[in-house]
Amino acid sequence: MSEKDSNWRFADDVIVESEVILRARQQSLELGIDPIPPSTGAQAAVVVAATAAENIVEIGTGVGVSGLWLLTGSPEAQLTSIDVEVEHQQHARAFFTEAGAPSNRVRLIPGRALDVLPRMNENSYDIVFVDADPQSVIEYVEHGLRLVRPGGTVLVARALWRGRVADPAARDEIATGFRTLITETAASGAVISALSPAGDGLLQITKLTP
Ligand SMILES: C[S@@+](CC[C@H](N)C(=O)[O-])C[C@H]1O[C@@H](n2cnc3c(N)ncnc32)[C@H](O)[C@@H]1O
Repeated sequence: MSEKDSNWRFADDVIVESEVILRARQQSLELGIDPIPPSTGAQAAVVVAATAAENIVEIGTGVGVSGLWLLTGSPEAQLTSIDVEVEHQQHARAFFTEAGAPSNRVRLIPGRALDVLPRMNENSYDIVFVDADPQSVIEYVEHGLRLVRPGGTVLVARALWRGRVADPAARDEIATGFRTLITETAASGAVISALSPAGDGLLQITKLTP
């Protein structure tokens, strides 16, 4: 194993997940859903805690692993989570309840994210976490930047997409989309961004201007 691979493995292995997150992770894998790795979850929770986030949007509920991590950073926050699969959200609801997050603080919206997001209020959220279908990631970030307040942050999971984003020979739609997103946000004066290689990459984009 290379030095970098062992660093990556250590960054995931060193994190101790709660019993509920471990069970949600197991359930995700049984349903064929890929949950965010522990290092991504912990990093997202730190951003949530550092910004004292009160209102969070998640695109891609899955069975709740990422939502549980987001609420770890700010247990009193309001989480609004969107997923096209009702069955995923039913499992997620059970895990949120088990974790002590009441239903009035976790709003699960079933539907295609691109149908739901335009109906949400701009400048109203502290964090938008993106982890749904990667083909639409640029549109999700555009919506996310509209929804967060100035100083709010859009977090994009899997931004290194299975190692393909860093491979200049990879020209598929998903790799190209993430690459474009990373370079354009780095060059934009309207945001400040950083790409963490933890997990499969976490792109953090903080909105500077209204
Ligand atoms: C990788 S999984 C999310 C995993 C979750 N974030 C976690 O860490 O546990 C992606 C999720 O996005 C949902 N999804 C896919 N396309 C979507 C769409 N167009 N709108 C909303 N959700 C979508 C899938 O049903 C799936 O639950």
